[in-house]
Amino acid sequence: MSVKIALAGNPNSGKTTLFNALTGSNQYVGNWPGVTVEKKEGKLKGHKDIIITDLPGIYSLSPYTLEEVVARNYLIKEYPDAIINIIDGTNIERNLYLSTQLIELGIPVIMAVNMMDLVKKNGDKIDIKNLSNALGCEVVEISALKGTGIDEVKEKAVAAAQKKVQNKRVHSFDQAVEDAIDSVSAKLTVEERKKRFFAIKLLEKDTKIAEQMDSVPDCKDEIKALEDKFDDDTESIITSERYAYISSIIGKCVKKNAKGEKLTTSDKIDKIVTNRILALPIFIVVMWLVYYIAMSTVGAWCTDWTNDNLFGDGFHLFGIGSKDYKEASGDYDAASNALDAYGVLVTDDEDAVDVDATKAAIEANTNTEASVKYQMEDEETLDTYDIDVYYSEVPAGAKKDKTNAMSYLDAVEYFNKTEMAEIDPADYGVFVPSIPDLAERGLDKIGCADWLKGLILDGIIAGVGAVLGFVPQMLVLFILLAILEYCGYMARIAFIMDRIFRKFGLSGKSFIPILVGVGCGVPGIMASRTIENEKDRRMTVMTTTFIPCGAKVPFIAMIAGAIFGGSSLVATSAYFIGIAAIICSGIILKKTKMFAGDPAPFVMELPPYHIPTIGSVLRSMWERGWSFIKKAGTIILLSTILVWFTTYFGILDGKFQMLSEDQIDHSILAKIGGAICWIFKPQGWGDWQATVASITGLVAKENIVGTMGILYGGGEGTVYSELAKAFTTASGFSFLVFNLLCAPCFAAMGAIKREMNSAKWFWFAIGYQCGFAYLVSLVVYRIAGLFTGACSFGIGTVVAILIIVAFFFLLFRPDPNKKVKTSKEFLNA
Ligand SMILES: Nc1nc2c(ncn2[C@@H]2O[C@H](COP(=O)(O)OP(=O)(O)OP(=O)(O)O)[C@@H](O)[C@H]2O)c(=O)[nH]1
Ligand SMILES: [Mg+2]
Repeated sequence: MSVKIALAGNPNSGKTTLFNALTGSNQYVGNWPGVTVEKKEGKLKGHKDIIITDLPGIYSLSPYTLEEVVARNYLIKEYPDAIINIIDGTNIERNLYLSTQLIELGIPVIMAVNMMDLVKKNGDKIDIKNLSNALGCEVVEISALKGTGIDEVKEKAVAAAQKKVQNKRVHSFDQAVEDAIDSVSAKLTVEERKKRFFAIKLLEKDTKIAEQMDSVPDCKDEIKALEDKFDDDTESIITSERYAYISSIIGKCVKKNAKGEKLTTSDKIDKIVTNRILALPIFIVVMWLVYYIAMSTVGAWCTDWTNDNLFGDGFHLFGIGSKDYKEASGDYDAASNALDAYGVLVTDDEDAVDVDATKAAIEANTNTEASVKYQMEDEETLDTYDIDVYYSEVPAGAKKDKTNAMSYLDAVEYFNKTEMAEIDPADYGVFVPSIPDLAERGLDKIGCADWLKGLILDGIIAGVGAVLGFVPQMLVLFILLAILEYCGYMARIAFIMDRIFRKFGLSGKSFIPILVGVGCGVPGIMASRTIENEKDRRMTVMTTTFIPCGAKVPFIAMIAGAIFGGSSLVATSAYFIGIAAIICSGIILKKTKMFAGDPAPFVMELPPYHIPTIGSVLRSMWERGWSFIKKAGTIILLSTILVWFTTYFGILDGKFQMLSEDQIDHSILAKIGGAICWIFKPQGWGDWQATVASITGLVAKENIVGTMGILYGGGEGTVYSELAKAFTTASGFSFLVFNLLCAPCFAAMGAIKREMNSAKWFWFAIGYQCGFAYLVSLVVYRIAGLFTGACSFGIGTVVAILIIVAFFFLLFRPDPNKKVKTSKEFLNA
């Protein structure tokens, strides 16, 4: 039979760190209390038959919260063969309270005094021998982080577990209490060694313990006798006896450095960092830095590089040759723009330059206008703008971004010299082709069928690649977050923001996910892990993706450009709408039964600051990053295949077949879009193209632009002019609001599913997001349309007004679950 050893101790004392060291596993460690919320088992390194269990941190064996119940139940139900009691050496006095109770359990206890590196640094001294005598158990000094003393604690614990040697009982309560314990013990039917613990718990009137016992003896008389004698209730009597015992131990065993009376470094840092006035500005600067590094600089470089090169056009190894290549392809583009602007460029079916026909056109050309306008298209937003192309010479003062780099005559010369030979990047330096290019070449070589090629290139690589492209950015973000976590600042952020967030029903810890969500919703949702309160966590998971993430920016820009003349107010308003949606949802949801209830007090001890170790930061980054790649990857893979299939297959001429890009309106997706687009009629944009764009947006929000590009691009004008025809300002904004607030992309939905860990909650979250988006976009269209003349007063307007009234009612009604206390009240209580 295997031997079980449990790790028990106060929150943030280093249990998981020791667990990882003992078992070689990779459980999550963080510098704030309450990281571990479930018990975790692992095998002791080198001993297959010894099972170590990491428990959530507890302050005592009288549990209040769910994870404390988990820990206590494990100890009294599973009865491990030994307990390693980890105590934080820098905070012995408080930690010993639990120790005095663990020793009563009747399980061999080995005490590991952790954080000895810090204790020594502070200059404090702990007399291990005395401590061991005073407690009646073996005591070992360790540093779980630095790895000292771990072997010793391991050996002692294994020996104790195998021999099942009981601790000597050295502590006795007041004689009257001991008599009561004896008297209750005598009535108990449990095993001999467990009797003392159960007797004390019964005397303390612990109802949860009584519920777990087969038969509960009557001990009213003992309790009454004690309460009469001490004129206090039994629980307080026993607690104060424990404290007296602990102070006697501390006096004998712990020598604080005289300097210790002064403020510690952590206290000094906190004086500034959590200062009433400075806290917020410091926080903003820190978060701005995190965001700046992860999203705009390092992270964005990495992600852009991955998207543009690895999944885009390939790259030159070490950048050698890339400058020459850029110059050459710049010349090529400028030449073809100039020729096209003067109407002499002729291309064949495959968009390659037809040399002979172009030559003839140049000779026949009579257009010698000094300059002409030429329309360009922005790659990302599909916005169009004009540039000037000059006939003979580009004037010296011409604006670079508004002028073609080559004049018509120069372009003709270029054409005659090169015959417009395509520029091949492989001719410059060492060129590494992109993954799609490589795959395409490989597939061509083996003569792969067209449909399979399409599936692999347009479906799998394009879809999964788009998501994997985010990985570098996320890894950078995870490193920074891990550093903030390990050093202890995260705990302070939650503390600082709690006062503000509590006003609308979210915990201070909800702020971090929202902030992260501006970059990408997936790490944002995952950052909600740091919220221990389950209801707050669920609500945060549900609302975090209301904020415009990086992938939503292109389609917001597209709507702004095509329908609102490029007004920057549109993009700004998207952020405000996102934040407002989070706040309003917070207020409304908190008043429902599902999210109310527990007062969810913000009780958190601020842990001392630590300098994070590189290993632990990298480990945490990799653990989160990898789980994203793995889980989101599977969901994305399936969904991209599905979307690809429904986009490129359909019934044409009575036959089910693969379609080319200009036949997409016969695709299955178009049929589905056509069948359900009535849903969005009230929103004013119920055509199948917009509906389909919203659906493909579920795969990745970047898809919206691409899909609109294909579906609105077929007509006479540009995509922008077609969009301007298809949407009014009211319906355009309604479309924007819907796609901003509705269910996020599949990757983020995958993250929601995982964090919710329940199908019911997952669907509730998705339903809430979509429903909320639907109602808000309806109101936007009906009300805005009334003012702009896009729609007239009618049933829709009445419905919109009813929605607004209901919304304000939900927002401002008194909270029906009045029991909710503020954290202050809770602490005072
Ligand atoms: N300096 C120092 N820091 C340590 C040591 N052991 C753990 N830590 C740090 O203490 C913090 C808490 O460690 P965890 O292992 O997560 O603590 P825990 O007891 O599992 O905490 P909960 O799961 O919240 O109950 C982390 O920042 C660790 O890096 C140590 O020996 N020395
Ligand atoms: Mg832990």
